[in-house]
Order: sequence, then structure tokens, then C-alpha cells
Amino acid sequence: MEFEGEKMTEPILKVESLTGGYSPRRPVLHNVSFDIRPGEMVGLIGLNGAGKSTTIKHILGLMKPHDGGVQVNGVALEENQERYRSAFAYVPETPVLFDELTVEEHLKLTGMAYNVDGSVFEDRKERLLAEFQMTAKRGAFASHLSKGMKQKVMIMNALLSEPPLYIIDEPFLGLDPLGIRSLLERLVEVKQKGSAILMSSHILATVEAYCDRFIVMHHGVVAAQGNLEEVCAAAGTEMRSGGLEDAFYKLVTGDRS
Ligand SMILES: Nc1ncnc2c1ncn2[C@@H]1O[C@H](COP(=O)(O)OP(=O)(O)OP(=O)(O)O)[C@@H](O)[C@H]1O
Repeated sequence: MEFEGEKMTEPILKVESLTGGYSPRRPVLHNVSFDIRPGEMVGLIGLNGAGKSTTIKHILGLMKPHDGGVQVNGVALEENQERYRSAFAYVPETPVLFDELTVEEHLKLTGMAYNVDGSVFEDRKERLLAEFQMTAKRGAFASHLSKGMKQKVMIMNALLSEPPLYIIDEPFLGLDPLGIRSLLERLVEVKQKGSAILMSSHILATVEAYCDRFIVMHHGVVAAQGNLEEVCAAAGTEMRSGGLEDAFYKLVTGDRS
């Protein structure tokens, strides 16, 4: 995959005037729009209940928009399910694994689903097991893993398939410091190879350090979006290293004094 420059590259994810939620009479999201292009890491941030997970559920195709829509890889879900779904891997906030399968069997299943096999599968699998300190646990059943280890299996599954788009919901919570570092190093690597990443997190310092752009959600609307300079300008705060937290605070409290 080649990254041809931001302006020329088509977005891999396009959320366009999305209004949606759990009940048609009470939308949670109002007119949400943003794009993510190959080679970008974008941070989705907002207070509890701002609408981040609901946005992600719409992108995953688990909820139907009331208005507007989502395109992945240039198509809407109803236009071409296979093209839409095969373009991304999703890492949920809470791991979802098969209790009776081992770590290695989970990776194998993902490999089969995404047509990663033979020596490519073996190489990727061994590298991931080593990087995430899971080699000794390769034969362990999911039900026997710790919370963070389960999260690592979800992350390894996503990385194994090397998709054009990663959707990652609050990935750092269960991970130990080595796991966080391995994940961030890997995300930088896949981004440099041209993948796009949408990452939702409350850890603003990490989001600021690693993401190219930010989407600040508040009460179901996009309160601001752009790079650090643009988000600080929208908030009326000083653009400086560590400035995302100030800008965020102003945007979500309305305190622009
Ligand atoms: N299953 C559901 N049914 C009805 N309303 C829901 C459901 N899940 C979430 N909501 C509501 O939708 C709104 C947005 O919630 P959402 O889960 O998208 O927030 P979030 O930004 O992901 O928050 P958090 O940081 O706590 O994960 C909230 O008002 C919440 O109460």
C-alpha cells in the first residue's frame, strides 16, 4: 500500500453527516462528519457518554444510521459487505474470545478468516507472540488468561491481519507498560506502511503524542477536529506540547476564560 500524500489519497474511512443512536426518536449522534486517510492515526476523544462507542458501532455496521452514513474503502456496508468488512480490524474495549480455544488457535482462526497462511502466518504469529510477551502462553486457553493477556490476544489478532484500517477502542486500560509500548510501536509501524488508525482513548497525553489528528466529541457532536494547532485554535487555547488536555477541557466545559 502506498501513501501518496494526504490531499491525493482517498479516505479509507468516511463518516458523513451521521445522525444515529439506539432509538430513532432520540438520536445520540448529531451530524457527525470526519475522514481518515491511509497513513493517519486519529484520536477519538470525549467524556463518558460523549458518543465515541456509538460512533464506532455505526462504523462497524452494528447500528443503522438515522441519517447520513459511513463509507469504508469507498463503499457503504449495504453496497458491498465484503469490501467494507474486510478493510478493517476492530479491537474492542472488552476482549471477546472463545474460552475453549488457545491463544495460538485464536491467531490461526484470524489467519484463516483473513487469508493469511503458510510462512507469512507463521512469521507474523511468532513475531507477535514475542513482542507481546505471550510466547509462553501460546497453548493456554483463553479462559485461563489474565485480563490484559486477553486484550493482547485481541490486539495480536488485529495486527496479524494487517488491514488498511484499525479501529481501536480504549486499548491501554488492561495492558501493562511493556504491552502499551509494544502496541504503540506496532501502530507507528503499520501507520508508516500506510494503514489508517482510529483510536478512542481517555489517555490524552498518549493520544497527543501519537495521533496526527484529533476528533473531540461532546454530547454527540464533533466539538472540534484537526491537528493540535487546529484543535487548540478551535478551543481558544495556547498551542504547545501537552496542549491537547487544555483544549479538551475548554471544549467540553465551555470554559473559554
Ligand atoms: N445500549 C444503549 N442503549 C441506549 N443508550 C445507550 C446505549 N449505549 C450507550 N447509550 C447512550 O448513548 C450515549 C453515548 O454513549 P457512548 O457509549 O457512545 O459514549 P462513549 O463516548 O463511548 O463513553 P465512554 O467514554 O464512557 O465509553 C450515552 O448517553 C449513553 O447513555
